[in-house]
Amino acid sequence: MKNKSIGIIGMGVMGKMYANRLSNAGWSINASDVPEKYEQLQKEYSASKNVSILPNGHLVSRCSDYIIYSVEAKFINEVVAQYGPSTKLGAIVGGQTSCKAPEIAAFEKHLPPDVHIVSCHSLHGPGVDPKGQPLVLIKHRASEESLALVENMLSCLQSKYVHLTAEQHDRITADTQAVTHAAFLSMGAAWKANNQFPWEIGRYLGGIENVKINVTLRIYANKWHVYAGLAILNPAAQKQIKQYAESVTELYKLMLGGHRSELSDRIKTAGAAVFRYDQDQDLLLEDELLDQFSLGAIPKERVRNNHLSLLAMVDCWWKLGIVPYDHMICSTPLFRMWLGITEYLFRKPDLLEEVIDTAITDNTFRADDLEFTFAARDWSDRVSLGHFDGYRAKFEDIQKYFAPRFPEATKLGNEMIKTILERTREK
Ligand SMILES: NC(=O)C1=CN([C@@H]2O[C@H](COP(=O)(O)OP(=O)(O)OC[C@H]3O[C@@H](n4cnc5c(N)ncnc54)[C@H](OP(=O)(O)O)[C@@H]3O)[C@@H](O)[C@H]2O)C=CC1
Ligand SMILES: O=C(O)C(=O)Cc1ccc(O)cc1
Repeated sequence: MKNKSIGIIGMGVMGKMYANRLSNAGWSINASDVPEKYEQLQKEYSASKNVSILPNGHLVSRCSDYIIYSVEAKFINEVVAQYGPSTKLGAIVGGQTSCKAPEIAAFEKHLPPDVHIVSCHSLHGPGVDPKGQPLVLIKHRASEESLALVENMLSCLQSKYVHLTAEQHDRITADTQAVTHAAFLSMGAAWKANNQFPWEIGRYLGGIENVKINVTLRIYANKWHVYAGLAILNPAAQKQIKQYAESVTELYKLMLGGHRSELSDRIKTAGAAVFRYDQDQDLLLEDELLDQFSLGAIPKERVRNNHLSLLAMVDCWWKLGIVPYDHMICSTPLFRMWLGITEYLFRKPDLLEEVIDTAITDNTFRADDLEFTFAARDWSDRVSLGHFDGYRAKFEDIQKYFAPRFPEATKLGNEMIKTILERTREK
């Protein structure tokens, strides 16, 4: 079987992760990136006997049996238009982009009819061990033999295959990824707007606050186009992000107006709709686990917070009829952590009461929540308008603000993800 070869077009962080792991498993890899990176890539892979760096995607396409496009989602149409017609007769083509509608449309438009299409999507970033993580496979236009060959090639990742259609993939990832990112992106925007580094402020340290900080920094340490692509190009994502912003705004108004019983009823109705399963089951995340991963010194006594971001998430799921546990088979590490901390709050009745009380009586959060509300709406507007440049400008501005802490936060975030993933189970 290993006389078959794998082509990778786009040797960024995901393309390299695939090239490294597949070549170590004995597959021969043909890879290319943009011409400016050719020499550097050749140097980088000069000692790797299974990886050939080629000058462009035409050369990769004409000699490989399974070709994976691992480029920015917003370029997928033009890159497939360029190299797709050079695909080897009878080969299989797939893509690693996070939103499948534009990718599949590009394949249908530009690939010769004899070419099979089996797409993929590893539901984790390049720094996470793929073992046991979901890997979506989409047999869009292919024989069983072609699917079996792709499964065989990718089996060295030791991920869990999830077979979906492109439409199912986009609907589920809108629920799991896009809206999760919107929440963390908004936290970062709000902290920056208030000129805060949350790890320097007592109320943002310990327990679920650690997850908020570490995940936010992890997202901002990544490339803007990953988040922009999966939000802007996925129509289902725009709807989710808009509902999240509306939930944030409406709950914030109830808090500002001091409408305790309306706020409490709404939160509890939403919680009852989302957290319906057996109450005896263990929580996804526990205190001792969460306290381990702090960027600052945890105060002796936990400081109250109204957790607007988490309340709004559950409100949003409720309004859209989403039960997040249904998506666990197709979840990313960040989604599991996000669900873990919302569950933590909603399944501790005393904590939920404290949060509602804080929301009504404690004015010290108003400024943070105001900026968080603006941020959620602004991200939603940028996504709905489909402005990649507007998205990029905001993302990179906030990225610059947090950049000095990225090395430390990434290290801590990796440890946190590793530990949490070992402990979290599927529901
Ligand atoms: N990062 C992540 O956590 C994950 C990302 N993904 C998806 O995987 C894809 C790749 O992402 P990622 O690796 O993070 O991004 P990177 O930006 O690291 O990699 C993309 C690479 O493709 C290159 N490229 C652009 N045009 C061409 C071309 N015509 N020919 C060859 N190469 C080209 C880019 O060059 P240049 O920089 O010059 O444009 C860049 O080196 C994206 O669609 C992303 O959404 C999926 C799962 C996880
Ligand atoms: O876990 C997350 O949500 C991430 O941020 C990493 C990521 C980004 C893009 C993908 O298509 C898949 C995973």
